Amino acid sequence: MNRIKVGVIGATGYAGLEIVRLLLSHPNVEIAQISSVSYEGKKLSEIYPQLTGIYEKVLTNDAVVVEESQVVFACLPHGHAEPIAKKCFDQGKLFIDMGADFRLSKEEDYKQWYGGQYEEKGLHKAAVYCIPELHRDRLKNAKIIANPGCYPTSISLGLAPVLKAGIADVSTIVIDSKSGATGAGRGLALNTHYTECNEGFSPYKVASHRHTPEIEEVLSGIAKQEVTVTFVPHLLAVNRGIVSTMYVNVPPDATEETIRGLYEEFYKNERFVKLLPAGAAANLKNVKYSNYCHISLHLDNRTHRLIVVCTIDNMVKGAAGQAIQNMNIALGLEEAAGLTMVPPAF
Ligand SMILES: NC(=O)C1=CN([C@@H]2O[C@H](COP(=O)(O)OP(=O)(O)OC[C@H]3O[C@@H](n4cnc5c(N)ncnc54)[C@H](OP(=O)(O)O)[C@@H]3O)[C@@H](O)[C@H]2O)C=CC1
Ligand SMILES: CC(=O)N[C@@H](CCC(=O)OP(=O)(O)O)C(=O)O
Repeated sequence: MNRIKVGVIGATGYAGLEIVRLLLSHPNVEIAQISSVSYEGKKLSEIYPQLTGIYEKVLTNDAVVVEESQVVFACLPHGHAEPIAKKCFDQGKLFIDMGADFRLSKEEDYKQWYGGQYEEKGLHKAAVYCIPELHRDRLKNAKIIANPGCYPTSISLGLAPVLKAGIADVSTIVIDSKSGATGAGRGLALNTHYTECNEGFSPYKVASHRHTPEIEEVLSGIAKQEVTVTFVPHLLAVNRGIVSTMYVNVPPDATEETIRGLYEEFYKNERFVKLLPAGAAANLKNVKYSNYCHISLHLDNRTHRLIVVCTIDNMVKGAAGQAIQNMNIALGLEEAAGLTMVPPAF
């Protein structure tokens, strides 16, 4: 069988590099072209020497990537995806955006939280936002896929079963998330400088992070009512991983056993979501370098508050792995193709 030709725009960034790394082990695709603005003409292995002798492809430009690929991943900061999406759409190619340009259905939310506007409104109508475990049916005939944010992925997977069951008091949701430093990308930023974050631990963008409207849109869709949340992210001085801890009130007669039953039922056919046994707590080290998501459930019987802990690798299930999962479904490939790696213990 001919391999599908895939291109990666922005391959020198963390998300782009992770897509390349995963695609190199994918059984059904070949990487046709990769691009960079800053390093065009250089090999990706010159920037990332771990690829030496394994992958020696020369970086080209965006136009060549689009021209020679059937599927295009854009791994750029937000605000850059529309023109590339348009070219791909007009040529009938599958476009997958790693950034936020197609994630929010309401343009006013995008304006408010990202400070831009939708120039190509038709493209936004055609775009499909997809966390596969929650929205996979949307991918039938999709030509533009908005890959979800890393925090919203961990939070939505953690809360979906209890919201769908209608037993959560949606006015009480508090979310406390921690992300490894790769979440901030490769660009230089003071807060991810080694001496600034090592040995430290602090929240940032408290109740003002731009993932808030995305989280609320996904949760409202599942709960079938408007959900607002308090969301506080923290920077954790590790390379990879997200731990999201969600607090939500449930009725006094709800038991941990009943709630566990809801989660088991909801995720019974999902390969990548694992519900941990009673008493265990999810730990980011157990999902690193993999597409798995671990969920642990804890009911505080004194306060009738359900506490859900959800961990993912921000670079894999929170970015590149989920994008490949979405691509696989959209192309009719095996959903887990290229994503079956087992998490290492350390
Ligand atoms: N890191 C993560 O955990 C996640 C990231 N994402 C999203 O993926 C996208 C890429 O993120 P990430 O890889 O982390 O970011 P990086 O900063 O690591 O990489 C972005 C890359 O885009 C390229 N680029 C092209 N044009 C510009 C420009 N005008 N300004 C800056 N960079 C430009 C740069 O490469 P060059 O100069 O070589 O072209 C750069 O390396 C973002 O939209 C991000 O929000 C989504 C989920 C998780
Ligand atoms: C630690 C850290 O800085 N994390 C990033 C996560 C955002 C991200 O990665 O981008 P997406 O919106 O595409 O998911 C942040 O808080 O901005």
